[in-house]
Amino acid sequence: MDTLVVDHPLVAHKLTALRDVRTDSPTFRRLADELVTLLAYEATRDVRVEPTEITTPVSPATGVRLASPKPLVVPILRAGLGMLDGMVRLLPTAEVGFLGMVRNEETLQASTYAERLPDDLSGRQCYVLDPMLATGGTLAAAIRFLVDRGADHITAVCLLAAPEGTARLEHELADLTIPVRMVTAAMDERLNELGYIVPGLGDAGDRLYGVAD
Ligand SMILES: O=P(O)(O)OC[C@H]1O[C@H](OP(=O)(O)OP(=O)(O)O)[C@H](O)[C@@H]1O
Ligand SMILES: O=c1cc[nH]c(=O)[nH]1
Ligand SMILES: [Mg+2]
Repeated sequence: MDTLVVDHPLVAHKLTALRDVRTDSPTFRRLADELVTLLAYEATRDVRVEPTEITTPVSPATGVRLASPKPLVVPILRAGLGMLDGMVRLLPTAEVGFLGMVRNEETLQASTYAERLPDDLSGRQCYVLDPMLATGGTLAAAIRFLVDRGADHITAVCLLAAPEGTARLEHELADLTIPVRMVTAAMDERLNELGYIVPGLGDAGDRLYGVAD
């Protein structure tokens, strides 16, 4: 897996405000949205394009447009939904599929409770959105799911990643022959005993949408 930690002062500035425990939900949602758009610029660096002929006011010209089949953006519910608008702002013609996954907070095992994706992802570039790469169980299962459907290029976009989760992805996805990338705003220090990223930002879903159950 190819990992990119985006090194940019605006990314660091927005991430710092996002981490702050005093940041309220509306501000957290806006910052997450802005941060994703900055990450999306890097995450889509290898999006497939094809040549197209246009005419400028001055002369004919050859440019590019997004190639077919269109990319598929997959937010992982719930927290990944807070990244969707920021991503499709840069990829407005992308299709969107959904994966609902939740981590059991005692066992830290991820399970899937909803799936709405095309049956056949052959030849598709997929962008998986999940703010937190903690133990890596959720993202490893999501990526495996997309590969089993035929995806041939996968980029995960995460606001934060932990070294433990990144190492797990490297290990569990080592057999894949397709390109897999992970783009994040920061590689944090570690996981704590509860499986939370340190220093992290807390529970991303709760901070976006309010406390669950
Ligand atoms: O790397 P992992 O250890 O698997 O943890 C990361 C997952 O945990 C959080 O989701 P959560 O289960 O809290 O669901 P939510 O988005 O509905 O809050 C987060 O949004 C990731 O999907
Ligand atoms: O730190 C963490 C770990 C998992 N899920 C979160 O929302 N935050
Ligand atoms: Mg959560």
